[in-house]
Amino acid sequence: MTAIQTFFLQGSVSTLLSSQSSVTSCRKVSVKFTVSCCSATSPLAVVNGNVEKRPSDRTEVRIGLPSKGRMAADSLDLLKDCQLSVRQVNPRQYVAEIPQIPNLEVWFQRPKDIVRKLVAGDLDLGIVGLDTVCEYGQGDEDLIIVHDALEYGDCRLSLAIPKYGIFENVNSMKELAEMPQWTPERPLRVATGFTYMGPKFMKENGLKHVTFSTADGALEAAPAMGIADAIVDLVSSGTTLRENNLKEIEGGVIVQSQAVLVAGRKSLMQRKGALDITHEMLERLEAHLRAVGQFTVTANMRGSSAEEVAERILSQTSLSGLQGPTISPVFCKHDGRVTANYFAIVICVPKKALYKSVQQLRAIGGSGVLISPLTYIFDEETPRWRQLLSTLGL
Ligand SMILES: Nc1ncnc2c1ncn2[C@@H]1O[C@H](COP(=O)(O)OP(=O)(O)OP(=O)(O)O)[C@@H](O)[C@H]1O
Ligand SMILES: O=P(O)(O)OC[C@H]1O[C@H](OP(=O)(O)OP(=O)(O)O)[C@H](O)[C@@H]1O
Ligand SMILES: [Mg+2]
Repeated sequence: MTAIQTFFLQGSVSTLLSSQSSVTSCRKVSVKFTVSCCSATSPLAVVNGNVEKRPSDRTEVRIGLPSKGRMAADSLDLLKDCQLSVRQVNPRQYVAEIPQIPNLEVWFQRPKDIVRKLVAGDLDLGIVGLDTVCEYGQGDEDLIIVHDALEYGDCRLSLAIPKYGIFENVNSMKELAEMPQWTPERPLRVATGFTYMGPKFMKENGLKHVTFSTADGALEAAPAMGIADAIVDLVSSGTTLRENNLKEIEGGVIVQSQAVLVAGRKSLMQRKGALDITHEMLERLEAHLRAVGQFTVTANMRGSSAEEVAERILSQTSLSGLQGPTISPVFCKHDGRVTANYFAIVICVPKKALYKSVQQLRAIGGSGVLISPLTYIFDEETPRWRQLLSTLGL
C-alpha cells in the first residue's frame, strides 16, 4: 500500500541555515513532520551512518554503488567499460571488490543511503543521480561532484500540474504563484518524494500557501485521485506525465539530473589513497566517455605529398579530428621504383557527424573508408581533475 503522509504544515517552511553547495545552490530547509520521523534536534534522533561525522580509522577506501533500481546495472556496466569490473563473490553480499584497484571496497547501497553515508564519512566515493545528491545531501559543502556527466540516468526533477480544470491556462511558475485560489485555508497541495527539494523550490518561487504530502511511488496518480493539486517528481521521457494528464510548466524544472561520481571532501583530504583512487577512476571514466562519442576513420587518398593531402582534409569542417589528421604514405612498387602516390589518413570524428564526414572524405578523393569504434581517449590531463584540485584548495 502506498500511504500518502502529510508531513509539511502550511506556511511552516523555515530556513535554518544556509550553505553554499559545490553542487547546486541548495539551502537547508527545516521540514516539519506530522508523522514520526527522525529529526536532527530530537533527543531520540535516528541517524543513518557514522554519528560523529569524522573519518574512521579504516585503511580501505570505499565507494558506494546503487544496490537496486535502474542505476544499479548501468553503474556496473559503466565501470566494466572502464576496465573496472566489480567482482561480487555472492549476489546477496553487499560488499565487493574491483581487482584493478586493490585498496578499494565496493559497497552496494540504496542511492539515498549512499549520499547519507558520504555525508557521514562511512563512504568516500559514490555513484548516484544528481537528484539524489541534492535531495539527501541538502547542500552539504563536503559533498563534491567529481564527474558531473556519466551519461546515463538522464531525467529532471520537475513540478507538474494537471492539464485540465483550473490549471488549463496555467503554463508557468509565475502564473501558478499568482493563482487566486491558494489561500491559508486552501493551500496548493503538492505530492512529492522530494521532501527537501520540493519545499525549497516552492519557497524560492514565492509560493506562500503550500502544503506537501509524500508517497513512495505512483505520485502521478495523486491529482486525479484528488489527493494533491500538483506533484514534484522525476521526469524522463514524459510518458508517465502524459498518461496521467499532467504537464510541466515554464520554470518548473528543479534539477536536471544524470548519474554523477560524488566524493566526500574529508575523505579526499584525509583518507590515505582516496585522492589517488579518485584520480584513476576519473581518468578512466573521462577516457571512456570521451571515446564513446567518437569513431576512428581511416581512408586512402591519392596525393602528391602528405602536406597537400592535409590541406585538402583541413579544408573540410567535419574532418579536422581531435588534433588534426594523421597522414602516412602508402608505398607501392611501380616499374621497379618505390613511390608513394597514396596516403592513409586517420581521424577521429564524432558519431553524430559520421555520415557527413564520409561524404566530405569522398568529395576530396578519399576511398576505402574504414570506420571503427574508439575505446579510450586519454588526454594530457583531465579538466575535471584540475577542477577537483582547485575545489579542494590543492
Ligand atoms: N524514468 C527515469 N529515467 C531515467 N532515470 C531515472 C528515471 N527515474 C529515475 N531516474 C534516475 O535513477 C535514479 C534511481 O531511480 P530508481 O527509481 O531506479 O531507483 P530508486 O529510486 O532507488 O527505486 P525506487 O523508485 O523503487 O525507490 C534516480 O535518482 C534518478 O536519478
Ligand atoms: O518520464 P518517464 O520516462 O515516464 O519516467 C518518469 C517516471 O520514472 C520514475 O518512476 P519509476 O519508473 O522509477 O517508478 P517508481 O515510481 O516506482 O519509482 C519517476 O518516478 C516517474 O514516475
Ligand atoms: Mg523510481
